[in-house]
Amino acid sequence: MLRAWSAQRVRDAEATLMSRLPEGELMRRAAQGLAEVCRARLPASGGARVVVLAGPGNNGADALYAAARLAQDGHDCVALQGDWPLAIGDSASWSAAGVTVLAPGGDWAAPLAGADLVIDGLLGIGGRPGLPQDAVAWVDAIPASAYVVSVDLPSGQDPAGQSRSDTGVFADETVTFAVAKPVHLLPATEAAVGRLTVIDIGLELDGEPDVERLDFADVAHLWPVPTIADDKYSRGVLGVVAGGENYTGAPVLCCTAAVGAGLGMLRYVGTPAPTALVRAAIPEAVHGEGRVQAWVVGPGLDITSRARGSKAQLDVARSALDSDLPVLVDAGGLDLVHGPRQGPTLLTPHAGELSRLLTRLEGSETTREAVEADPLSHARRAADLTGATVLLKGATTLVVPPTDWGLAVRSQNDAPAWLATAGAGDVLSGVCGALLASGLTPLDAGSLGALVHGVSADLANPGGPVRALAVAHGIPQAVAHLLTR
Ligand SMILES: NC(=O)C1=CN([C@@H]2O[C@H](COP(=O)(O)OP(=O)(O)OC[C@H]3O[C@@H](n4cnc5c(N)ncnc54)[C@H](OP(=O)(O)O)[C@@H]3O)[C@@H](O)[C@H]2O)[C@@H](O)CC1
Ligand SMILES: Nc1ncnc2c1ncn2[C@@H]1O[C@H](COP(=O)(O)OP(=O)(O)O)[C@@H](O)[C@H]1O
Ligand SMILES: [K+]
Repeated sequence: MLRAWSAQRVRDAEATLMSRLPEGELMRRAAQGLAEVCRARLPASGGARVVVLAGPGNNGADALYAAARLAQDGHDCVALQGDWPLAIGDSASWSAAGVTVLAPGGDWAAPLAGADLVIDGLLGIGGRPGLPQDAVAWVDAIPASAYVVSVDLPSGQDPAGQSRSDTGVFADETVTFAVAKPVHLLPATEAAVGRLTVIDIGLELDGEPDVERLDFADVAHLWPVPTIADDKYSRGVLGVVAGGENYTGAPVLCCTAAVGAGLGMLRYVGTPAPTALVRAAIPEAVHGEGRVQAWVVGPGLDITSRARGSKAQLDVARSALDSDLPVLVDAGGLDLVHGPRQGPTLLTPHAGELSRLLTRLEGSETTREAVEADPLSHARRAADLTGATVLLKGATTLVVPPTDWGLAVRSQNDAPAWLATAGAGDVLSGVCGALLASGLTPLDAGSLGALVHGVSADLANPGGPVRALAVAHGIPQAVAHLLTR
């Protein structure tokens, strides 16, 4: 599990450790680790051009100390200083350490154009979103051929990872210290981070982190592997209320994925057309209502439909939502959520569905664009209003429990962009529903389901396009792959 702590909690832990260490020791460790990473990306023979974007704070100092080490290897190190004093040293002292500091207003364009490696030390965890004025032009002018290493975080991005900034650095690699920070894992900022390298500086953080990411090794700990004592009922029965006369494919995708995830049994509740398709495609499914351990309500469900069978199906959807059983609510089912939930609930909207849900619950308009600009706050709002765990789908999938539970947010990024295809969400609902039926919490079911869903998309056709049905068919192999690796 990758864990991230907020800038404030890192600062607090740092203050305690620093009081026991010689002055400057933490920065020395940080700069050494940073230099080692840069060294591994540069020719050992020396002679490369390294350009430091030196900001006003300790982030800039880390970068300058690392550059001084690279200068000792024979690299040509230049630092750009803007209209601010450096946190440590001046141009004379850095020059003595082998780093040429270009004063504010100097000719920075030529050295930057020739950079092999750029060390972005503009802003770290003390940064506010956006760049210092002088640095905007530098960042624009970073040559595409240069390898960009950001110190601690890509400058300009929000350290808390909540809001997206269009003027920040996009790094090839980010070298962070002690632990990951939310900026590295959350959807608004993650794309700017590149490869993430965490350097041990002897700083430990404890307690519940702010953000977590399941990795492949976590699957074996969490996945409900059956034992010799199990039967189909003890493994979990899932009820699926999905589809209608207009949307017949969604239940096929959802149910295929759910049985593929290793359910004990699946009960399907639909209208005539999708029922015929589910009968043909998923012979394992049992039709009609019955005892279940969890429900999936909503894929392809149109609650306004007057078609044959719709009323009876809607009655089952409503009674599932009124029960104390765990429920996953997706797509059309979200229109049935009007306020706080009683039983364990996982809501699985995409950004558009979340904006509509919030608009209805709060009685004032939230746009899709607003959700996309700050996914975490909006998912959290929906979780707090409903008491449900909210899984917000996207390139990075967030799983957010209500704030007062005091749990970390999960953020999964396991899927290729090829997964952005119609029906992929229906597959996800089936996988997560199966996990709910086997007894996992909404938080574990959502994050583990998102991980397996992404891996299945990748394995279905590595490097190429995938259709949702292939992702559903690939779930059993993806689970086996993750459990036996
Ligand atoms: N904690 C640790 O464990 C360790 C931390 N270490 C390192 O320290 C770094 C944190 O250093 P830091 O506190 O000096 O903050 P940092 O981000 O360099 O600069 C803040 C300065 O920038 C300014 N400023 C901010 N936003 C701005 C904006 N948008 N536009 C313009 N200006 C802006 C801000 O101005 P002010 O807010 O005062 O107006 C202030 O002057 C951390 O990331 C890591 O690299 C390691 O060495 C050891 C272990
Ligand atoms: N750019 C992307 N990269 C990876 N996965 C994505 C991307 N965009 C969307 N996804 C995933 O694809 C699925 C789409 O779900 P959804 O929008 O509900 O589609 P549908 O309703 O058509 O099934 C979600 O699991 C989402 O996380
Ligand atoms: K930085």
